[in-house]
Amino acid sequence: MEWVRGETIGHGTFSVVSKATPSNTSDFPALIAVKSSDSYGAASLSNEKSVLDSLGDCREIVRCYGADQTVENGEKLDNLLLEYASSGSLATQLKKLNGEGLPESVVRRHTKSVLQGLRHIHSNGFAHCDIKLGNILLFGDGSVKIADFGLARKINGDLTASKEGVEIRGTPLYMAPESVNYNEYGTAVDVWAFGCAVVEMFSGKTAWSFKEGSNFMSLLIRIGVSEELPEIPVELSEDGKDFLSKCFVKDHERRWTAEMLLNHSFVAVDLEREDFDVTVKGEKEVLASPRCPFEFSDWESISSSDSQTKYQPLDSPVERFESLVCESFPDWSVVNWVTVR
Ligand SMILES: Nc1ncnc2c1ncn2[C@@H]1O[C@H](COP(=O)(O)OP(=O)(O)OP(=O)(O)O)[C@@H](O)[C@H]1O
Repeated sequence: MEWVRGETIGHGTFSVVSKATPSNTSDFPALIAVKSSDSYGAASLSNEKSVLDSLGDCREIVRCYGADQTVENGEKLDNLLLEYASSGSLATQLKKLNGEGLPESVVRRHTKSVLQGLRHIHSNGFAHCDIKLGNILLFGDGSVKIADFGLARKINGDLTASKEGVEIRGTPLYMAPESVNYNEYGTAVDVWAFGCAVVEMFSGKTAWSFKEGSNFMSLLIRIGVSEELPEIPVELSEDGKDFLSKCFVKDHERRWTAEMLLNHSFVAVDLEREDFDVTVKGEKEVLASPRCPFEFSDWESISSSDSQTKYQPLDSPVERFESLVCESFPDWSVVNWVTVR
């Protein structure tokens, strides 16, 4: 496909996303999104393309029209040509609400759509491994689709555990206990992460509350070792609370699957597509400054397996935590601080 690059609409860890206009609009929409990366992000982009190809068409998954390479300003770029989401991601949408969440009726509708997408991904033998609001795209008609398959992986049975020691795949605030403790990344991690995303959608706040100055290790301990669970908003209906309690089961074998959740009364009803045009509270768009490194919107997703460093396998959570501790004091002001592995 021939296309012309337009304005930039998003930035990821290794990529830039721009609008683009295809030259031949009889076969393609008038506007598409092009996700481009230099050699550092090429592997992630190529993984994304092959996963999207394997998944085929699904209404709740962003469409891929192909891939190509260009040389722009003397730099070689790999490009992924994607369906364009005119309203950006749910994370962008939520930022506009100035700390408030979406109405429960909208949350239910989005929840059902994402679950349908997850069911498709899981039944095709993949785990997304990076479900978060920034990777759920919102379209002009109010529908949502799952995007960003850069960290997705093929699964063997229900779980795959990395044998390469400590691995951080995805965004720490959404990490499931089995990933923190045992490097396990199966379909159940998407359900846990999606529960965290549903909490955020409804409350406008992260599912794990944290105090200013709290650190990465304490979050991992809360997720992996303590009995604590992500906070379920008290204002949510009883149906919603029960739904989330099925996502937040520490033992991944007892956690509900996407298929099971689709039969939960929170979503197993006819949800009409109305009130999707969510009112922005306040005249202007207000983008809150990050309060600390756990501020969800700026957390980047990364796979520690991209690292050159290889670790010895670690058997227990205690050993894993010890291996993450270092003598030097971390500089939390660095945006991609989660690359500490
Ligand atoms: N198809 C699309 N249509 C519209 N906006 C998009 C599209 N794809 C991505 N974006 C925007 O670009 C941002 C970055 O895209 P994406 O998450 O795919 O990049 P990434 O490098 O994989 O990011 P991450 O660091 O979160 O893994 C998204 O949060 C979204 O705002």
